[in-house]
Amino acid sequence: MSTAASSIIPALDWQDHSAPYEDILYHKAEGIAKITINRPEVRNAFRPRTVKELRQALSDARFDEGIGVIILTGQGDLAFCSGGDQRVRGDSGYKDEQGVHHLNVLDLQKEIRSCPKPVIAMVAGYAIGGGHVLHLICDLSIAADNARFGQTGPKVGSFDGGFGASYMASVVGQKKAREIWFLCRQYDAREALDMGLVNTVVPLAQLEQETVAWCRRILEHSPIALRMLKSAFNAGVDGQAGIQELAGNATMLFYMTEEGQEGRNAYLEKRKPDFRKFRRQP
Ligand SMILES: CC(C)(COP(=O)(O)OP(=O)(O)OC[C@H]1O[C@@H](n2cnc3c(N)ncnc32)[C@H](O)[C@@H]1OP(=O)(O)O)[C@@H](O)C(=O)NCCC(=O)NCCSC(=O)CCC(=O)c1ccccc1C(=O)O
Repeated sequence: MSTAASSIIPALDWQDHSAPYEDILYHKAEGIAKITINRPEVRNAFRPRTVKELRQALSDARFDEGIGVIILTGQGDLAFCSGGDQRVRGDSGYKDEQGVHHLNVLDLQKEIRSCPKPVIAMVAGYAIGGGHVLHLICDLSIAADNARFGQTGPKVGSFDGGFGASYMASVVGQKKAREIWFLCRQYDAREALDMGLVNTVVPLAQLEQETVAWCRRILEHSPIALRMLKSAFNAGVDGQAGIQELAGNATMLFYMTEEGQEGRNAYLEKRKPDFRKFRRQP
């Protein structure tokens, strides 16, 4: 397992849950899960195994009732993530150990968006290519002052026409999104802040402390309100899938009411449901 020295001051006494993983680190503390891409020798580029493990950890954090907010980050000071590992790029995707070609980062993107808990990108160093898209689709991005952002797709024969294009345009505007993709320039943390790509910029050493402070603030708030807001923000951009997510939350809330439960109880008790006792809200 690779690790890189970091000047980022740890903010919590993290419990280590990394044992089953090879490409990532996974920690939990005080209701916060931290998922770290741990391939600093390639600037935290992802291969299919990395994405598989990220999806497993994200799912664990989602289903852990003790977790209210999730941090996604990269190991070390130099990179959040440099996108797909070009060394294992085959002719139709990224090759796994069995030789199967994947674009499984697209599944991870969808899972971050549909995760009912806030996901925060904690970005030190480069967030480039598919790594830039990963920070983009997180709910919030906290950047260190050494962070650098950009897409490289048209330079390396790739593009993300999904969230990487449409959601980016909704964040930074159509003109800026086209500039980012067409010119493949890099932007420093201040430029990223100015165009609304990140929420705040802090000195590198304070990156985790600031991120944890944002997490703690979020943890004080109503989980259902946060869940509803996340799906409401997604709904406008994500089409039918976004509406499904928002509607799913409405159904969950309905199941939690006496009125919803009357239907289930009547069925199980083999009687007619009595919905007359419930108020008809104006
Ligand atoms: C990130 C850099 C700007 C960092 O530069 P620097 O600090 O000078 O370090 P280097 O010396 O360049 O790199 C150190 C070391 O790491 C290796 N490395 C870095 N990035 C990668 C990578 N992505 N893959 C493989 N290896 C990498 C580098 O070769 C060095 O190793 P040595 O052995 O020492 O030579 C700079 O490194 C850089 O520009 N990297 C490449 C960025 C890039 O082009 N990434 C790929 C973009 S395409 C992509 O991510 C596709 C993603 C995807 O799966 C997808 C699929 C379907 C739809 C959409 C997408 C999507 O785009 O998301």
